[in-house]
Amino acid sequence: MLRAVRSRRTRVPINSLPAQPLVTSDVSPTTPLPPDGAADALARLYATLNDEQRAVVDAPADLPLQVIAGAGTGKTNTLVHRVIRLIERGVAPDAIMLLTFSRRAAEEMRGRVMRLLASAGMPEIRLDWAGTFHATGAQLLRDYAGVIGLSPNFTIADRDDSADLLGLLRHELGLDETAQRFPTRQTCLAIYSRVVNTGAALQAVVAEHFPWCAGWEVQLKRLFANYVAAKQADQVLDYDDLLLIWERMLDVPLIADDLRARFSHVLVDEYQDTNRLQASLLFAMRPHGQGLTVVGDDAQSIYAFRGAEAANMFEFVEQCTPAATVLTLTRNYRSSAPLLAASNAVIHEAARRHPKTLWTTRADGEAPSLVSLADETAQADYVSLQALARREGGARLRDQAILFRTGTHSAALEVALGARRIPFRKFGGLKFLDAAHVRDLLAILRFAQNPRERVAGFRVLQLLPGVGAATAAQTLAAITTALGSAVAPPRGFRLPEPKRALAHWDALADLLAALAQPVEPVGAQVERALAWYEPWLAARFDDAAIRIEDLHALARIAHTYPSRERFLAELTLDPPDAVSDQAADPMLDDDYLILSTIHSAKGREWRHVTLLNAVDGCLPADMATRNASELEEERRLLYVAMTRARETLEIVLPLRFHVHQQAAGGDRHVFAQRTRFIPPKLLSLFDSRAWPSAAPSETGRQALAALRVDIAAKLRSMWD
Ligand SMILES: Nc1ncnc2c1ncn2[C@@H]1O[C@H](COP(=O)(O)OP(=O)(O)OP(=O)(O)O)[C@@H](O)[C@H]1O
Repeated sequence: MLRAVRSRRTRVPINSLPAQPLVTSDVSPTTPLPPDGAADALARLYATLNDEQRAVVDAPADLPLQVIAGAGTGKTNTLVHRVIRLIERGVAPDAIMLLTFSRRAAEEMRGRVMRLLASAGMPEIRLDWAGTFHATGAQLLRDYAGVIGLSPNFTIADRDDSADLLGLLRHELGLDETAQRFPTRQTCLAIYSRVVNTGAALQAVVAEHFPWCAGWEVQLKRLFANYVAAKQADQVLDYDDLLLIWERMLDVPLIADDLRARFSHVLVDEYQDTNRLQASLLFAMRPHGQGLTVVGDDAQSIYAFRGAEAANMFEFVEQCTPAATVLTLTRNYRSSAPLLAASNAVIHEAARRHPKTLWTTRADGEAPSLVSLADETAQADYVSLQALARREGGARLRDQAILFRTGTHSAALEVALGARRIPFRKFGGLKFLDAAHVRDLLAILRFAQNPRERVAGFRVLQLLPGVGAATAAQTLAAITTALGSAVAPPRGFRLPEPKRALAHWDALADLLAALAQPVEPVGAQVERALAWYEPWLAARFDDAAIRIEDLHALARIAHTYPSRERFLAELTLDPPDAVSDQAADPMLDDDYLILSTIHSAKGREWRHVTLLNAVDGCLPADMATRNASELEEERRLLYVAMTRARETLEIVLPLRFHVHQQAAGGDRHVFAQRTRFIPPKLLSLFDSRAWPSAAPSETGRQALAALRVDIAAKLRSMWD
């Protein structure tokens, strides 16, 4: 059986496998039926769903199903109950694959399924196959590594690592010395990734999305060929490989049969943000869409710039045989009626969409406001004062989110918040894992796991005093030679000494040897690496004391993972935005305002939401107005932002923008227009006002002159 092959982790040529389709599951394909009493408890849980949600839960499990789930209509809840229903019907939890957009969503759904089943008295289950596409791909590839000739110790390169490798190869090919400027390594990666994810030809991708790179196609092709070869030699996979190799595995009939037998049901959340490759993977996993459920909202598709295909949502039904059933969720539980009316009106202007109008029984609430003010400085003042006022009114800071189209839009606000000592956390800006010290520590673990990985190796070796790029390169070459064809460093393996004796070398070699085949859990491994790294940290950074806290947080996160492979894969694929993302930590329950890009706000909700810079040029962004489909995506971004609010929504319009790049003290500015996505005919759904409000009227002044208030009596009455 393949499972046996997998667990031995030895390579078996594909043609030596038995000819019969393989059934891998060594667990019973079904779980025991619910014990007495559990059925009643499950029925009570089911009764909390509305009719539309129940229709989704009850739809035939083996037939293709598409759910069009409007914003705030409870798709998480509904998917969770559909999973529970499958388990209740006897499907084994490890035959269910649940694919989500973020690790946070996967964890939430997994946790909810387990908690609800436990509360119904069902035996404890694990939902091991709930994760993002990429994390699930990594998990599968490790399972089948032996079969497909991949080292089970492969490491995953994140986008920065991949760009670094392309940079290295670009240099080796002499492309950085050309008379005309060759595309940067980030652009090269973006081109490569788009080709791989969309299945389009290189020529077409360059012409349509990177026209300034036209003429370089031949060189780019050579660069990409070298990139693929280098990754294979280093046993490194990039994000795209995780999906590509998964797809190629499905071309091998024996593996495809095995995968299809293992996973009888695949459920996909946020289908509107999947790309071509992901859609074709799903149909390869579940041919004709049998046992496939996809949930999404075309109105919230905001990732086309990364190759997502909103068209997947429109084409799903015909791609299935029999054609998929389509069910819609329209009852919104999140927002008050006036907020929903305005959001509905904004999205109704969209060119192409699945028809649906969201409704709510929450008739209360204020209309969203459009607040005009002078400029970004005024905006920063207004927003910080409002946050404080709401806090005075009883709302915690973390019930309030300030959203913006691009990370830089919050710059003035961040300064204003700092000056007023209002704590905030920013999501979608600098990520936790982008921090140099966190990358250093993770590089140690990755290098220990896969000593062929040059990008991680480069980073680690250069931590040692006196080691520069040249010495690091020599050392890495020596390591690769010494490893020969071994897939992992054998027990007792020590890295070869670099030619020149290095101070501190032995301590690093000992650490890597200990981590190469560890006996301790991954949390302890992080602590061991940290003990070695701490002195270098102190030498490298002035603010080492703060950074060390991040690394302790990293160790705490590591303690929650069953293996190092899983820890490294998931953190590389879907890093937490900030340490505070690990909300379980009671040490971190202080109050702070949320600042977030709209993209990072996806799937979340807050009582009070403020949207900054709702003007043309910012939303839609300047760079996204080249064609109709880009503009439509910008409209959906506004819709996503608006539908995050539960109670109040403020949309702020600074009227003047300072022009950047002018001499110090320059006062050139441009006047901005309200975003085109709120045209005059929609204004009646908003409460428009200016800040500061206009000067008081003559009548108001006269009333004030006649007014006499006994403040002293009011103060005394406080103690009556
Ligand atoms: N049947 C229900 N009864 C009461 N509340 C519900 C029900 N279903 C969902 N909710 C609530 O509705 C809110 C929105 O749910 P959820 O976050 O799952 O929405 P969503 O469909 O994922 O939204 P979006 O796509 O906008 O992120 C949550 O606060 C959830 O608790």
